[in-house]
Amino acid sequence: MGLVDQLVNQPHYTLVNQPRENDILSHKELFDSIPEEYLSHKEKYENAIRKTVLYYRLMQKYQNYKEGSTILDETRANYRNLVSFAVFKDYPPLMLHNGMFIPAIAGQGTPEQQKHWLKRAKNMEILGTYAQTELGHGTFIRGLETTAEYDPSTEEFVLHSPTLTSYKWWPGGLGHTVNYCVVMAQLYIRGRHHGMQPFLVQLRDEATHMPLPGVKLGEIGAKLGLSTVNNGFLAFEHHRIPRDRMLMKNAQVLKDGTFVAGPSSKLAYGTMIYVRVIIVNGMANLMAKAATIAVRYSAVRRQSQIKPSEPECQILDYVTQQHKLLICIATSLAFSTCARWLWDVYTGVMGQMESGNMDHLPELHALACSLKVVSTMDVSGLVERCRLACGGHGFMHSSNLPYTYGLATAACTYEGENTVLLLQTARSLVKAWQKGSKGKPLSPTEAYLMDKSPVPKWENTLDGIIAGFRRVSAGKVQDCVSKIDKLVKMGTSYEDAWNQTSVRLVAASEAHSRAVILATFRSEVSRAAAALSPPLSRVLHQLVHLYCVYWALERLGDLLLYTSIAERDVQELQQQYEDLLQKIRPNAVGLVDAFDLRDEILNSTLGAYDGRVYERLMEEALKSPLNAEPVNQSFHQYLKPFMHGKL
Ligand SMILES: CCCCCCCCCCCCCC(=O)SCCNC(=O)CCNC(=O)[C@H](O)C(C)(C)COP(=O)(O)OP(=O)(O)OC[C@H]1O[C@@H](n2cnc3c(N)ncnc32)[C@H](O)[C@@H]1OP(=O)(O)O
Ligand SMILES: Cc1cc2nc3c(=O)[nH]c(=O)nc-3n(C[C@H](O)[C@H](O)[C@H](O)COP(=O)(O)OP(=O)(O)OC[C@H]3O[C@@H](n4cnc5c(N)ncnc54)[C@H](O)[C@@H]3O)c2cc1C
Repeated sequence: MGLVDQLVNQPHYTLVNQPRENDILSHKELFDSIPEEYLSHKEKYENAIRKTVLYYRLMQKYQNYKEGSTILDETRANYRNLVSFAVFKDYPPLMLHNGMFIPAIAGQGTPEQQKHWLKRAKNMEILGTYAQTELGHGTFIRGLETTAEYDPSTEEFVLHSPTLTSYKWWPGGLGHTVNYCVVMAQLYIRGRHHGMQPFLVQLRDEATHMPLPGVKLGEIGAKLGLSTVNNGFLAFEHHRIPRDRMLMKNAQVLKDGTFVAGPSSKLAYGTMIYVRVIIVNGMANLMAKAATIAVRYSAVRRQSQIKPSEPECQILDYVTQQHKLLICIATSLAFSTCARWLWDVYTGVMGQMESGNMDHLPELHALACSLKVVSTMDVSGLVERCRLACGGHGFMHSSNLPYTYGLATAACTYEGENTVLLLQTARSLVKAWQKGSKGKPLSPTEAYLMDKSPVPKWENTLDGIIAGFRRVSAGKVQDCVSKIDKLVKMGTSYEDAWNQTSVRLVAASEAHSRAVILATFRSEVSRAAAALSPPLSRVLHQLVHLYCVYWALERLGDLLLYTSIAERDVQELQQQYEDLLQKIRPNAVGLVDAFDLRDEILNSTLGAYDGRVYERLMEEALKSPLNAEPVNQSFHQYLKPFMHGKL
């Protein structure tokens, strides 16, 4: 059982690094004979579709996730996500089908709609995506321009894209892959606006795959990464759909055009919360992948000598290399632990909402925003650090680190741009501060804000560091509230005061997120450690310790401002950090092995279990189409005449 599985007590899947028969990765047809980086844009897509079909059929066989299975199952999504790394260096064109289309129907559809559409979607008789963002608006969804006007005479909605900026833009798979999608559009009934609502819309003919009349579709073009996701654009020209295609679990439109509002207009945003929660675990997986590649490579690679008399050492023996990489191992565990915890919070709140209790939705929203942001921000930075830590070979696509960076950095933007989401959490923190100041109770993850005890003496312990981060967060929130109040008293509007304070608000929000992550990682590992062997428990605690000390050192300026930390404490922390690097170093390779990622999943010349780095680099180089012939025709056409002065 892998380290992560033990820690979070998840069922174990057959991903261990040994060849197996009869599992999905034993199907050689899933893999490319020519690495996908050598294909053209069109070939990449077509090849991705070839593999997609096979991959999902096999998934159905091995995971049995047809009708009846709970698709909103985080463990299942995690497994799918990991296996897809083996088949697609970028994500698959149907990423959004399971990632958002099915969750949107499950979360927004009535029981009848779910019965009909979920069955078809899970069996993959129809393929879908989630179309919300437009050319002109991604963040400000109240500003979306696509309209859905109800026509009571025919009991239909008329979908329309009135401007160029109203074109849907970005949805994964929309270009040429899906034939249905959930469209978020502004609902109008007899000229009256009823907010943004979800509609299940058929886009293409089920037999010919031609776009339906009134539907304009295409692909948005080449991107930094995710090149096989087939992100697309979509516009409607007065396109009619039946009334029962509005997903009506929350708000409803009756036949005569009566609008029945749901318990909260924010329920239409529910699919985004689900995906933000799922992303945290996705980031832990990406981090585990990059850390495994970089740590294994650093154990194989020898460069320079520490002492002149000695042979060249493994680069992992350089303390600077340990500083770059051991935090990556700890970060993956921190986010997989927090993801599991957040998933439990999510399912708990969803359960309460089913019985009409919406009290904890704001806290869930604030947590999902902040954990999505910090996980994507840290992992994209650390994946890039892993790439740099592999020197020149990390720059090769065959290392799989550039692709992995693309996957991580995309998540800083999608599902809510990171600054914008931090400001959502800040909004919650400022409200909590105002509420708490009036003596009202706060939600569990924000209650520490009201700790009015005097600043205690700094302690260089885990408890001390976590308490310090809470002080930083509370101090920053208080500063923000004071600045906003001051500006408002001077006559500035609240909104302008908010904008003028927003650099601090983002910092306060990040500080709060760090406090939550440190505390959760620490407490969840302590809870799980009781059931683990003493050596495993010890090494996990070392990783928690490393993680907390690393972030304390990273945020020294804040700690100096808001806590009683002194120069001597900082020196001691630095020493603790260096001691931890030394203690963890002998287990570094064992720890990444314990992530349990098979070679196929790593998909990397540098990270394979057998350490044959140089042989694999050469084997991959020989796959370059340029190496198929000793002399390229361009020599005769250009170079030779050029060198002979004839060109
Ligand atoms: C590694 C990957 C793994 C695999 C992943 C799976 C595959 C999937 C891949 C995915 C690929 C990518 C796919 C994609 O990218 S799909 C497109 C995703 N798009 C976005 O995420 C758009 C981001 N924008 C927004 O979410 C909203 O417009 C925001 C939030 C910015 C403002 O909105 P708005 O202007 O309307 O609101 P307000 O600021 O006036 O605030 C008003 C009130 O509402 C509350 N509020 C706001 N939001 C929520 C909420 N959600 N639940 C509950 N409450 C919420 C808020 O706290 C406030 O409360 P109060 O203070 O008044 O009490
Ligand atoms: C790879 C990828 C896949 C995607 N897939 C999908 C999909 O499947 N379906 C879908 O519907 N969408 C999808 N999207 C769109 C994605 O959700 C949006 O790009 C995202 O929500 C950000 O919106 P935006 O692009 O309009 O950025 P903008 O909002 O224009 O952001 C630009 C800048 O403005 C700043 N800004 C904007 N508003 C504020 C504010 N209120 N306060 C402070 N700063 C602000 C931002 O911080 C940022 O720096 C995808 C995007 C990417 C990159």
